[in-house]
Amino acid sequence: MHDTISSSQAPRAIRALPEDISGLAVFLDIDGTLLDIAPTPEAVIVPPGLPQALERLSARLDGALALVTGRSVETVDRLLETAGIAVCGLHGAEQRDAAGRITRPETTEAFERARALLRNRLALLPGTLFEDKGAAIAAHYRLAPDREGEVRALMAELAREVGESWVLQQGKQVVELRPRGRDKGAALTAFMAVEPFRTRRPLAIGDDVTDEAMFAAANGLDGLSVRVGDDGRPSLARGRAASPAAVRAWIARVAA
Ligand SMILES: O=P(O)(O)OC[C@H]1O[C@H](O[C@H]2O[C@H](CO)[C@@H](O)[C@H](O)[C@H]2O)[C@H](O)[C@@H](O)[C@@H]1O
Ligand SMILES: [Mg+2]
Repeated sequence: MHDTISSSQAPRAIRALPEDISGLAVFLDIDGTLLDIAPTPEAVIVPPGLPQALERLSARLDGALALVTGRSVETVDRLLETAGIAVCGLHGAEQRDAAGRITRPETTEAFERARALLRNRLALLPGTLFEDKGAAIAAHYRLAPDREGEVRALMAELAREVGESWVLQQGKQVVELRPRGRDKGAALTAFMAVEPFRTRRPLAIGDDVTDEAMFAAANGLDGLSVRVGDDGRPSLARGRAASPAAVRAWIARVAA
């Protein structure tokens, strides 16, 4: 049976991040998990040494490390320079395996119209921000929280126009249109079906609504799931980590 989220349901076991990572396959979200949340997507700070620590963690896990994010694979490569690590982008829709093979969803004319429309409409809403991620588009309102209603209404309108192949994704002061059909849970499950992940136990670490699918998938494979931060929202994650800084400190410890 699949896990479901209920505010009255406590996680089955509260655990911290495990100090023994032998036999684990690790799935890491990026924004709010590896990196601190910043005012804009481009303003994130990658602490010195983090890419090298991720490479060491991957080596410790015999390659069974994947970054599973809402960002595009291209952006992850630019930010983290971790070409040797498997990446799944656009909340599960876009993938680059550790061998460098990239799978990208195609767009449609309707989606291209929506992209142009969103770019133009957000330019008229001061403080909002358009993010172009290829087969996904995002409308940010972190710098203009009073625009949330307008942004949500606009994205709902675009979702109707692009049709069934895209779905709305809520996030931290962002609304996105991402390809339907593959979420972060499906991404984790696909990784776990192949080497070097296959014989290991998954550990999913994330902070946001989009990570719940990954937590459910990890839990369903008798794995571990850890939620970073706590905004009071119910979560399927069975463990907690205080902050991205705590996650980075854990990586530095277990990868040493
Ligand atoms: O799945 P993730 O790796 O957590 O990515 C989720 C989204 O993260 C980014 O937006 C969020 O982080 C920004 C930088 O801290 C912040 O300014 C924004 O308000 C957050 O929503 C990213 O821009 C999105 O594309 C990702 O989907
Ligand atoms: Mg996140």
